Amino acid sequence: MEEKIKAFMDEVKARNGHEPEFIQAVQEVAETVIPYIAEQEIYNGKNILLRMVEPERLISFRVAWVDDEGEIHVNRGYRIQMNSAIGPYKGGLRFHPTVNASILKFLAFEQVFKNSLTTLPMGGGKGGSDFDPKGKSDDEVMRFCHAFMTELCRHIGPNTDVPAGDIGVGSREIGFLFGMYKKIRNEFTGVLTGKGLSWGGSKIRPEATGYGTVYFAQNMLKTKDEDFDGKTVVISGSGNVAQYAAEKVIQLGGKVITLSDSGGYIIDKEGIDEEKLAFVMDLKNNRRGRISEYAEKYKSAEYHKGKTPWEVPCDIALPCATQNELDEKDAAVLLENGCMCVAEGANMPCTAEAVHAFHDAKILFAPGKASNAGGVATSGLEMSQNSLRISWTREEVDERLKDIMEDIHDSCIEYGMEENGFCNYVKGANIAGFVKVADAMLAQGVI
Ligand SMILES: NC(=O)C1=CN([C@@H]2O[C@H](COP(=O)(O)OP(=O)(O)OC[C@H]3O[C@@H](n4cnc5c(N)ncnc54)[C@H](O)[C@@H]3O)[C@@H](O)[C@H]2O)C=CC1
Ligand SMILES: O=C(O)CCC(=O)C(=O)O
Repeated sequence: MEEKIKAFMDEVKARNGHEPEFIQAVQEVAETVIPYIAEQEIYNGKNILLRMVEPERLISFRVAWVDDEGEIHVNRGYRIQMNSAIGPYKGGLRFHPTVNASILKFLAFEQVFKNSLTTLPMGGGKGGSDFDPKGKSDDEVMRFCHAFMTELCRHIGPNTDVPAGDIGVGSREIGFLFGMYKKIRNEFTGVLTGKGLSWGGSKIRPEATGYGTVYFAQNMLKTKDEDFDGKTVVISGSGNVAQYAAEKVIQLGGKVITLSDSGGYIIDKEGIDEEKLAFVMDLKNNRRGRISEYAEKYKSAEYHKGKTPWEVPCDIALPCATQNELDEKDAAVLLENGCMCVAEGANMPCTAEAVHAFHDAKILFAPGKASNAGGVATSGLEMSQNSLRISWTREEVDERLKDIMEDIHDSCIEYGMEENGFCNYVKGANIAGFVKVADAMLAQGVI
């Protein structure tokens, strides 16, 4: 089996050698899915995984825009249309200076499995730009988004490809992108998700990724007769996912003691309550400031510049910032401090070595493609509401989100439970996500 996985990865590396994040994501899937394929007669000789690692379409384009001083800038825009076997391409747009083809291909690849796990009919895609919204005025962001959409609009549509937000793309950016799509195509359709509530958005979509991550962790904890009540929770990030993960943990009686951004982390030993979280939401979503300001405002908090929060003792860790933010050393410290559960709110925040350490220690570990799938699942619910031209209540959407997260948890158990009673959620998520897409690809023939 080792030989088979190595031969497969050699081929992937030969074609994508300069794309480390993409190779990392494929390796993790190959290690769990190739042994499964070998046992299933129907997939033999069909080269399905090799077809899945090649994007159906990779679009790259120039985005030229003018800043407030009249200077012209050029950024690179992308859309990776990875797999459409089970539905239109679906996945977020990331605006961040680190964006490149490797990062977007890893995200698009993960998205295929994640979207399959949601049980909804969505293929996988991802896109974005190396544009940095930090420090830009609202007008500059608007001009960039409009320029980006003048090209992207040729490649997307409500039945073709439906983008959404990710790092650096929130409700402000989705509004500007939607406005330009509508103007150019002269149609009002559900071509993007994460829209404002008065123009086609779904209730609970802003909350969904963070809430969903906590619902997933709740399901995991339940298998050990545990819950969030009274638990100390360490969260990284302070953006969309981190904010709503914190909100849900607080509602469930947990004590959130950290948040972070790319500058460092804050620790508040008294706990971040709803009022303090409201301060963070205003700081990050409206004033677009730094998390260090939290420690200036609240005397109970300390700011640790240039550090990540994994050194803080906790029961549960929720990495909600970015890829590879938690490595082997961080994992060792978390384990030493008695952490019992890690659920990824971000995409691939834990390095492969960190994941192996959690598995070796047999603690509860959820990969992002399972635990953060609530965001895209609720995007799927937004698409349904747009098609039906109706709007569900907050309670209805939240109930559906909870059910979907429970279904994903059940699928992970079905495919990931080992004989010794330990659930390998990585294996479970990869195989469960693979099966649905592979079966659709088999049915559709070699295309
Ligand atoms: N927004 C969504 O619905 C979904 C987001 N995700 C993933 O969740 C993660 C966070 O995304 P959002 O909260 O939406 O983005 P956001 O733009 O709202 O927030 C990103 C957060 O990560 C922090 N961050 C960025 N780079 C960092 C670095 N190098 N070190 C430490 N912190 C850093 C930022 O300061 C910010 O707090 C990403 O991995 C994203 O792909 C996953 C599923 C859905
Ligand atoms: O809501 C969506 O379509 C995409 C969310 C996303 O980008 C993700 O799940 O990583």
